[in-house]
Amino acid sequence: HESQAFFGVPALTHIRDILAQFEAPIVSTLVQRFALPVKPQLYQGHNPPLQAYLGARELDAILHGRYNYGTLEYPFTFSTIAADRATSQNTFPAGRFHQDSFVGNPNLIAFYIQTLVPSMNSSTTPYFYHLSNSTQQTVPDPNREDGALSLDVTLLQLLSNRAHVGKIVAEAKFTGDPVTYTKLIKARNADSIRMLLANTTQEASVLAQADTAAIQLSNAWIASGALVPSTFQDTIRTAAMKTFRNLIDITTEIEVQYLLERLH
Ligand SMILES: O=C(O)C(=O)C[C@]1(C(=O)O)C=C[C@@H](O)C=C1
Repeated sequence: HESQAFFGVPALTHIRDILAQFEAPIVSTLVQRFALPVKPQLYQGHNPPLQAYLGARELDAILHGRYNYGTLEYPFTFSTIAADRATSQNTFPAGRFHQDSFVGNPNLIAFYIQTLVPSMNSSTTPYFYHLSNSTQQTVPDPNREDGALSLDVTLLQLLSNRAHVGKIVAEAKFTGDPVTYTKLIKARNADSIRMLLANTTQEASVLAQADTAAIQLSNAWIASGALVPSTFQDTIRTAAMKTFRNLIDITTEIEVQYLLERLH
């Protein structure tokens, strides 16, 4: 593991621009996914087909270095984290990324399967067309559900990368007030750390931007002739709101956990 690389984090205003870059791709993928039917069996059970599909895709991603140190991408089906430890050679001064052991992906998967998947429509007409009718089977075969599962994976990876940018949000905030944060970290005071991190004005702006993206991108589908139900835009706006509300909460949790391990 290449933790000997030293990564300085950008300023908070720059990181918020980085976070904003995720909104259109996330909502755009949400629109694509919601335009396909849902087969609940792909997401049910102890080891659902989605999990197996993710595992195969992530094995490939590991080989491509997608989860290397400092990428802020973390797999759902493998544990790859070696947490940093301060040494006399590297004391991790404020402003330097410090890898902690927390991954928010279990929270994301739970939200995806328990909240987002049930709000997808099973009677939507699929836009993939197979002469074999393989997209219309009643019993799904994950090998034939590549279209839907592939969008699930893309969406989960975007959500995950966005949430783990929380690690550098936390470092930027730590750098802004090391004395206060150090005191709270030493006291293991997670609640006060969470309160100090929260910025409701910023949250409102993230949610408003996500709603704008939901309106614009669903409009674009309708205006370009997609055969979607008249409820499509409302469905997308509701899904986008739930998604970003949850994403902010998971991002915040990743920030809190990062800080709790910051002095290791
Ligand atoms: O921008 C920040 O200050 C963040 O901590 C990020 C974020 C977000 O997820 O967008 C999370 C928590 C804050 O309450 C506001 C926004």
